[in-house]
Amino acid sequence: MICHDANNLNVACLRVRSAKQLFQLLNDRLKRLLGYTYTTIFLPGTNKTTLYNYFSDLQHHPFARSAAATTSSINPYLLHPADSKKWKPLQLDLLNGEKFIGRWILLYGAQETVSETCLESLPGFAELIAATLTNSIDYEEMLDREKENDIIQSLNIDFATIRQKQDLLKVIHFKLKNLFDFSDQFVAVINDDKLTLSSFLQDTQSWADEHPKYKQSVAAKYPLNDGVFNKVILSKDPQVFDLRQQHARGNMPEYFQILYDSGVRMVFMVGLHVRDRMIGLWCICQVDGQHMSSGQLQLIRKISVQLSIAVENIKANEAIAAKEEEGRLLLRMSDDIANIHDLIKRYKQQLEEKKIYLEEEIGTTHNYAEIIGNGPEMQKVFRLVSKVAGTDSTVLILGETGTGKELIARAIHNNSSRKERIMVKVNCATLPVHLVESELFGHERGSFTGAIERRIGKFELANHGTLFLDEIGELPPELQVKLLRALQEKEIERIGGKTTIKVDVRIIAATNRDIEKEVAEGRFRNDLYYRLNIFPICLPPLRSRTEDIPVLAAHFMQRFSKKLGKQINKISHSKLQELLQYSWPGNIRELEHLVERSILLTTGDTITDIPLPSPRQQNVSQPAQVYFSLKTIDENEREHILNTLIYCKGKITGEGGAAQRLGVPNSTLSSKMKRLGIRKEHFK
Ligand SMILES: Nc1ncnc2c1ncn2[C@@H]1O[C@H](COP(=O)(O)OP(=O)(O)OP(=O)(O)O)[C@@H](O)[C@H]1O
Repeated sequence: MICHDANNLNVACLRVRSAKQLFQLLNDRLKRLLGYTYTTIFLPGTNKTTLYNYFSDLQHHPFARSAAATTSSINPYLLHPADSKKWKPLQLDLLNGEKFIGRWILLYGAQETVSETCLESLPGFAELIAATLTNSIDYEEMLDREKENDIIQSLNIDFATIRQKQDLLKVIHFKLKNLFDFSDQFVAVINDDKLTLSSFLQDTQSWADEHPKYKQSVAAKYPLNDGVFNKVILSKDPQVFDLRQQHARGNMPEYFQILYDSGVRMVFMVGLHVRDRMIGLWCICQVDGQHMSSGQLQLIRKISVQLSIAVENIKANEAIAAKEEEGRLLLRMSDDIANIHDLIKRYKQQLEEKKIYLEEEIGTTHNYAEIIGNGPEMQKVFRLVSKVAGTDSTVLILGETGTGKELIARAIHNNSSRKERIMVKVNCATLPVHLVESELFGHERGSFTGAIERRIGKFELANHGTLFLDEIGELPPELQVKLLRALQEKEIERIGGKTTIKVDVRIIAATNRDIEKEVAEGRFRNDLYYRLNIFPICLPPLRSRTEDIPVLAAHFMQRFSKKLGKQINKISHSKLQELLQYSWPGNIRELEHLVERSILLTTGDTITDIPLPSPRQQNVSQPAQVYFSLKTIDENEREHILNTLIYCKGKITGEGGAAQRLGVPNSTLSSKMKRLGIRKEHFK
């Protein structure tokens, strides 16, 4: 019966192609022939010292319970103590020639007797099962290889495109994790020192990431010769580390301890090589402590080749990115340097401007002591200068050309608290209209055709000093508005500029025009006039202070004789009389030039000839325009009080009122206003 069935069995065995089919055969045909209740086959593990259940999918099988105990040793199978009373095991080694390929276990009930015939036929069946097992393993391996090839091919495509760590993590997570069902993984690379290893890529959902030493372990450098890594490096095959055993031995490296504390039980490590050069390792962790089949380990080895290339590509890409960043940084730095150069150039230019300006100024600076004038008119001017110099008040100097307006402006500046800073002069008459604005407020680069450089204006140049606006009466109307705004706001805006610049400038303005007439005729804004006319100083024409002519002539004679190296110290009486008679349309400047010319012409020590214009010429050169109207003291006083009242917006008494501004008691101002006929409607 057994023989007949054995023949049939031979045919059935030839059809077996998988563990499942073999298990069905053992559980069906053979079970009936040999009378056992349960059966299974254990195969040797990769380390050759353990066995594992070939029918590993049979979870409810009694062998599954005792599998853990069984797989730990290649020794004959032992029943679990709980089962030993119920069952009697028989076991046969399955050999392929001399080679041990597995162990066949048959479980009979403890009370059952196994027949002699059955026992005799067992070795024959074991041979048949061994041959079938070999076939089915070979077939399964073939199928595994095919599957492996498919996997490798698809991974090849994935790995080839990887350039960044997150791409690699995606492939590991979505493909490799499913394939091997691991819980944690990391990639480490060998450092440039070739002696240490550092973490390169960590699992984003690492089991260990909450461990207190995890971060520190990720950042650490590990020596390659620690007994674990060198084992991995020396072998091309994956290395298996059972952390339970390591823990039991108590000599785990710290990284294993961290993994063990976090629940990891098995670690598989494979070296990463690029053309025989070891570049790092890949580590896979399992929390359930399951072994991998030799097929799975081989697959890991194959995948490690692809992984090595991906890691090299990422490193190369990172190096390129770092180089590019370095390049960008250098580019930014060179831009910054160019900007700094530009800035230095601009500062240099500004300094140059200031220097040139100061040099010019030094050349033209006059000493206060050089202001000549003994007559009452000039004494009055000196008193006004002394009063206003120490304040920050705006001063308006009025007077015909050449009467010394600039000289007085300088005297005010030199006697003010701003004397350590410069007084900047702008001649509103000599500049082309389109340049006055830029001259006053400056411009930004490119703000108009020809503005190739940024330039600061005279307002900025005079910051904390004094700005002398000469010939203010010539200022074009559109700029009068801008000037007014600058005076009111105490801030300016460069042409083409986007921001306003605060300036602290004391203003002294001068004009030889009849500014009141200009205002009355609408050529000069009255609001600007009121802003400027806070403290007017009128310089009398030379013809109305003839008492000063001899001293002025003597002063210039002395100055030019010295300058020209001559010993001239007298002016003939007749010539002096001529000077006193002359109308002096060009005022002191004219006298100065005439004396200079005379010194050049004089050979002795006395000036006997001063080339005054002939009476005809005098008529021609006589100014057609009356520069400012001659007024009585009352008229002047009335005008001054009225201006002050307008300035004070009609406020007569109290803080900031006209009486306070004029420095008189309220009652004095009221009686003066009454006497001079000043009524509310005149100033409100
Ligand atoms: N009181 C004075 N004592 C000595 N020199 C004087 C006096 N007043 C004017 N000058 C000289 O006369 C010349 C003209 O003076 P300044 O330039 O100050 O006149 P100005 O009124 O500003 O003329 P303009 O209106 O034409 O600009 C200068 O060389 C100056 O030194």
